Amino acid sequence: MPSTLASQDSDGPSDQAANIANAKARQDDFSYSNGFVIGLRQLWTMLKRNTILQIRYRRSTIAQTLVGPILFLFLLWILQEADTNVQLRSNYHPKPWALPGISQCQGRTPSDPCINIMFTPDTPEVRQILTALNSRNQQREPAASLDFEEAMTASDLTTLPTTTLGMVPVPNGQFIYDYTLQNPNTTRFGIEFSIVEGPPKNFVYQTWFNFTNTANVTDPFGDSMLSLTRAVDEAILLVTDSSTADLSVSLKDFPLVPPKVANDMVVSSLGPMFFFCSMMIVFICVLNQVVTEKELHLRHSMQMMGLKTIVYWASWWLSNALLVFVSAIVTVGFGIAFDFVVFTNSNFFVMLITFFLFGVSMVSMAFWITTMVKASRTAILIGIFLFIIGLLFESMVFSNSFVGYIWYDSSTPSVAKYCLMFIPFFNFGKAFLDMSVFASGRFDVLTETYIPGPGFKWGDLYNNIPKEYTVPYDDARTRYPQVPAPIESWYLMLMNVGFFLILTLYFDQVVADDYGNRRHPLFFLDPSFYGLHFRKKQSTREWIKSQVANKTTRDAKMKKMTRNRDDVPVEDDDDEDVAAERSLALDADFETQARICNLQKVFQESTFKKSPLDKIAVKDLCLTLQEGKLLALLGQNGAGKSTTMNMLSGLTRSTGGDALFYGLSMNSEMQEIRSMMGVCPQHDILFDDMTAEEHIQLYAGLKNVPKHEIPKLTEERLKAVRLWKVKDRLSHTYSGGMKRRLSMVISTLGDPRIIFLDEPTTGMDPTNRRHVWSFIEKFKKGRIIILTTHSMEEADILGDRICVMAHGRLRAIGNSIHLKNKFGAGYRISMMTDPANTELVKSLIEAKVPGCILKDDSAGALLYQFPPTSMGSIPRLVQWLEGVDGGSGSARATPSNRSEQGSNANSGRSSPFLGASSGAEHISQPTGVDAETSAGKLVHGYGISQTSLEEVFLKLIRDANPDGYQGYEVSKPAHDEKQSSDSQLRNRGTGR
Ligand SMILES: Nc1ncnc2c1ncn2[C@@H]1O[C@H](COP(=O)(O)OP(=O)(O)OP(=O)(O)O)[C@@H](O)[C@H]1O
Repeated sequence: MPSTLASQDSDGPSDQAANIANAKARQDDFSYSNGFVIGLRQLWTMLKRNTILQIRYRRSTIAQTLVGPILFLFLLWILQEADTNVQLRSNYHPKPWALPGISQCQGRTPSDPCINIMFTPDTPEVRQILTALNSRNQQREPAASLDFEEAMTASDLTTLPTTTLGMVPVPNGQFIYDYTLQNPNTTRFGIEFSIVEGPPKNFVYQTWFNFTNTANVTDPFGDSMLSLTRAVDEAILLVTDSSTADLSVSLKDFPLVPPKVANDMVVSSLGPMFFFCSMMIVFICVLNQVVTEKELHLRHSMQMMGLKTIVYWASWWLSNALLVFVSAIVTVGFGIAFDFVVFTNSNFFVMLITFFLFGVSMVSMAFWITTMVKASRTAILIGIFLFIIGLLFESMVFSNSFVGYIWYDSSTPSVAKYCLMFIPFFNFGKAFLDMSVFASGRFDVLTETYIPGPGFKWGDLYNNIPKEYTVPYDDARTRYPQVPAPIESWYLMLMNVGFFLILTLYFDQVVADDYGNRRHPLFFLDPSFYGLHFRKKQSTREWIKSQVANKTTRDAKMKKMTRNRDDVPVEDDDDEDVAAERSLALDADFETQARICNLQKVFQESTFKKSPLDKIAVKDLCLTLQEGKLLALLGQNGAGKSTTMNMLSGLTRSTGGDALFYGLSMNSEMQEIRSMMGVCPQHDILFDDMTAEEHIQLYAGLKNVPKHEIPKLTEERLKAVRLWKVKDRLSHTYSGGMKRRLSMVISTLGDPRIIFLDEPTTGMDPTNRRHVWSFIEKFKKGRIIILTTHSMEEADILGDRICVMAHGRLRAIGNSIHLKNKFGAGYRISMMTDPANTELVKSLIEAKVPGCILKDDSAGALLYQFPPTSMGSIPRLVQWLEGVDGGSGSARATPSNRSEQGSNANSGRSSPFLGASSGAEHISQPTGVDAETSAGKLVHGYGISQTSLEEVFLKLIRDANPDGYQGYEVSKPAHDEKQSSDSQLRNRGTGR
């Protein structure tokens, strides 16, 4: 694989091909050869992650799948039971006064067959009494014969009489109870005799009447009950000797029929509302989960590591669909367990699918809402608001079937119907209503009775709802068109799923994210969105040309905008190194693996209007980047480092310019670049409830690292940053430094070729920092690494090239030595002498090193600064200091202690001072040095240090802020440390 773009930069035939081949080869290194396969791998990885999180957030998962459904079913059951007790007295026996004529049997309708009298026991004596009763009771039932019928058996309990029956012997009183319970309104009277032989012979009997609905009305059965008992009494007296007989009678109601035998009123009418509430738990959890992930930038982090947008949504959708499925099973299962007729009398799978479709349509709607919300609190508030609205809607619309079906009234405006189609809970309410009218039954206005439903079978999905089920009044039925078949509610819920998912994907692109990224509203018309690139790929030369042309246009526009305005700052000219770097970046013949050209980011104050005073975070940045070379970006807070990193990593869109990585354009081929990229963002983006090992597995999966390599990779990387021992601990238990190390390691997964490290060692202790440094140092081979830091030591040690940014512009570039030499103040020497010799020493030093500046003179402690111009004299001075006995306490700088001093001294890389002092040819021999003026006599000790990178940095920042130095807090402690080391030296020397 070519390591440079040398051959590509000619406009020759190999130009573009080599570029692409290079990029392709890079991608193939990571097995990113097939987008679809990668997508599937990512989906699997994300599903595993979601499952881990759902297990860790078990309270929310249990609430969604178990507690919610069971709680609301239980509440329904309580209401149902309460309602049963109320309903017991009123509903289930007929109200005969509402009928055209009272039937002889008080049957279901006047013409329905029924049983006139049930009696027990079937003995000759009882039959004798009843025969007498019949003979004396003819006038009550002129139309019916009260003949004895065939005895009923227990198996007859469940059957309705098919013909009108006279007097039916039954096995016992319990039979009368059970039969009338199972078959309400089929029996007029029951009589149970219990004859105790005398004397006196005791005739005890109990009569059963249908006494329901007698509370507040004139009881039409009171008379017949009295006439029956009188007739029975007379019949007994007829068949026995009245002087030796005792009669006692007790009266009883037929058993009160529990409403569920006929109807499930509460569940039918309140079901849509309660199941909506249960589903809202899922809805609000989804809102919270997805928005929190966005708010904490977890999603961005995964996207920067190559996660595809479609995979992200698909994984959440599938995970939630699974939860919804479990929730649907629990709902239907417990609905059956609670013995709700709508559940027990409907096809199990119809119920299950209906609840599942309702759940996934609500989840899809929640997804759509998450695309418009940035804060999880707002998301929850929106969820609660929708909850209240939905609750009101469901309670109003589905409180009874008539209102529920009113939407099919021809007088309901079509627009209302079409709007309702897009509300998942309306479609669910309709489906549930359809099932309950079939399963539970309906109220018949004519007879004022509830008619049990036939049950909801699979086939009923396809049939239109019978009109008598939907509208109780005949006249209204004519106004209603046919109510659609229940299956239509399924179709509508499926449509809702598709509709909201499409909206989700669309809004996700066009609504600006936290970084201000958004696509054009018509982005889907651009073929490149679908990965189709019809335009010829530009060669590097063409690409550079277009960048230059764009900048010219941009500058012209800016000039026009700022004409006649003196409040717009005028930019300084580039430093010569910066200018040279710009030329290199714009030179197509220069070989490099990556280049940044005229990169710009403007944060607009107003979304709609550009202003010359908009915040320019990065301005016309030009850089070249090479493999194996780490570029350290330095800059004060707000200099534009993170914005630069964010643009290069695709987190933020640039507002001008572009970057080319291995021939791939940052603006148009970011997805491909991401496959070769690793990012350690400024703030740790970790899943609180995942362990270090799970993080590595997640990101390695997203990066398509071969499965078998992941365990070894995990061990190796976690050991390298000393996290192996805590690999099983959840990340929220880590210290700041541990989190940083984990973030760092994540950025190196998938063997990335380009790595962005944004302040990777912030918050780490010195030992771990050094571990991370050596890890980066080893890892940078063959990779492009850009690192931002506020640690000068870090930049000095790691940076092969160091850039200093201020106000979004590049101010200086070069290696550490170059910058120190160019911008540094030279060297400092501190020495100790007797106060009496101070003046002599001063004159000697000033003679040896012309131009040196005395910075401090107190009690024999001298501090001199030698500007870069006096570099040549320093060896002579050192010779003088070293040529004689340096005296006790000599504090010579050595490579080792210099490197330990960090930014306070040379880094130990290749100090020009050391080079000079070790090269004999540069050292002038001391001349005219006599014993009186030898350093051994005069100087007790000395220390020497080169200008630190920090001083260079401070100088550059000061220069970039001519109106006043803007505080740079990080520098302070290091500076103080330096001063204290100088004073320590003085103290040692003087013994004070
Ligand atoms: N989303 C934004 N909207 C408006 N201005 C922004 C936005 N993000 C950054 N800026 C501004 O852009 C400038 C550069 O910010 P950036 O975060 O890149 O600085 P930095 O060099 O990374 O600082 P630090 O060292 O503090 O991380 C700052 O003035 C900042 O206020």
